[in-house]
Amino acid sequence: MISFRGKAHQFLTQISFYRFQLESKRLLHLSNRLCSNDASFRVSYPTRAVLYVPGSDSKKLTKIFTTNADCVVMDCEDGVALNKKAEAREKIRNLYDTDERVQNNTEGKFAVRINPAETDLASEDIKILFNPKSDILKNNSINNLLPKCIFVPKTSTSQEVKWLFENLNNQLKNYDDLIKLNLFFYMETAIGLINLNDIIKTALSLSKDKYNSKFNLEGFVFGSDDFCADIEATRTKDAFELTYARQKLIAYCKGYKLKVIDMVYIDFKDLEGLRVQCEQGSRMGFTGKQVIHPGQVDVCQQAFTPSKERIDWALGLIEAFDQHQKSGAGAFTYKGQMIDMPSLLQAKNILKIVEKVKKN
Ligand SMILES: CC(=O)SCCNC(=O)CCNC(=O)[C@H](O)C(C)(C)COP(=O)(O)OP(=O)(O)OC[C@H]1O[C@@H](n2cnc3c(N)ncnc32)[C@H](O)[C@@H]1OP(=O)(O)O
Ligand SMILES: O=CC(=O)O
Ligand SMILES: [Mg+2]
Repeated sequence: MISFRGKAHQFLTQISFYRFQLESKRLLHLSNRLCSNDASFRVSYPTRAVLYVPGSDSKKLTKIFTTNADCVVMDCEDGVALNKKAEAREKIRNLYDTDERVQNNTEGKFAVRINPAETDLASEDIKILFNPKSDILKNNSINNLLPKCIFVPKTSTSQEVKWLFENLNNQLKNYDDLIKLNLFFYMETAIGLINLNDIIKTALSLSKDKYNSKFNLEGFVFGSDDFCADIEATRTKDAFELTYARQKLIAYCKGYKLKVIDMVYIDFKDLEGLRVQCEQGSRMGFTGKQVIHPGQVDVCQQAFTPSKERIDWALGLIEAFDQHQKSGAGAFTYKGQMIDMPSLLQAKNILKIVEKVKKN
């Protein structure tokens, strides 16, 4: 039996919930208005949880349709044994040839990871994965039958970028109507970290000037495990040995407006440890994280989605900023803190993520 005090409390909670909903709607409308004219508010698809599925494993491949990971990477590289590489390529190719769910996805949900550029394995990957069967091609658009996004591991020099673009371009030269191929490179060697700026600039300029924007550099992935092996570090739970590499990669990617995907958490049964590392990565500025098991997806997505409190904070701040600008104040106090233009930009970043997630 609920007491009068209890009922009154319930009633007040209900009222404040409705008030919150109304307030949120009003503020969301305001933020849409504020952000819709903003050129920096470009929103692409989300990459909070990027799930690897070994391309040679038929059973796991069936799971790509049941996971709600933002991006599924069908792997031909390190998740596949050397004697199963051919099988992996064939199985992935078969999905693009036959499955409408894979064919109809327009952005990067179903991606592939090829082997490192300048290797025979990568040449073979490109040859098979980007070669739809001719009888299927007769009745289908080429854009439905090719991977829309590829992940390119161990990218250490700009020479590898040139090799990759040349190979892809050769393979695709007969398809004039090809729209665009999104690319993620991996930073996972010490030399790759040293050459990062050169790699990014080469990829951006080659794509634009030589290949007519056919290839779109979407972002980078931090291959922490290979990186640890390369610098001869020992992996620790709090990943302090990777701090410099993670921060450098974030700064370069954000400098060029690219996505940046954080390290794998290989202890896949430890969801609490995963949560801590996801939240750390999210606070550092990563766009998302690699996951290796479907059980990791929810924790990861939650950490890379702004909480209700953060969204409220951002919406309220944007409204307050708008009002203070009109009254001529560039700096003001909001919830006890000094707010000026950088805080507005941070608030808009939060809404950008919300927009991306809504697009999914
Ligand atoms: C450093 C890097 O390069 S990371 C990228 C390369 N590595 C990988 O791709 C590894 C991907 N992950 C895996 O292969 C697996 O998750 C493993 C080997 C770690 C563990 O696999 P399992 O022992 O099968 O795990 P578990 O028994 O908990 O799996 C539960 C279910 O999820 C499925 N599953 C597990 N991992 C995956 C996955 N990555 N993708 C799709 N389904 C999966 C299993 O097939 C199983 O299905 P079932 O319930 O129908 O039998
Ligand atoms: O490819 C991923 C890694 O951690 O290495
Ligand atoms: Mg790796």
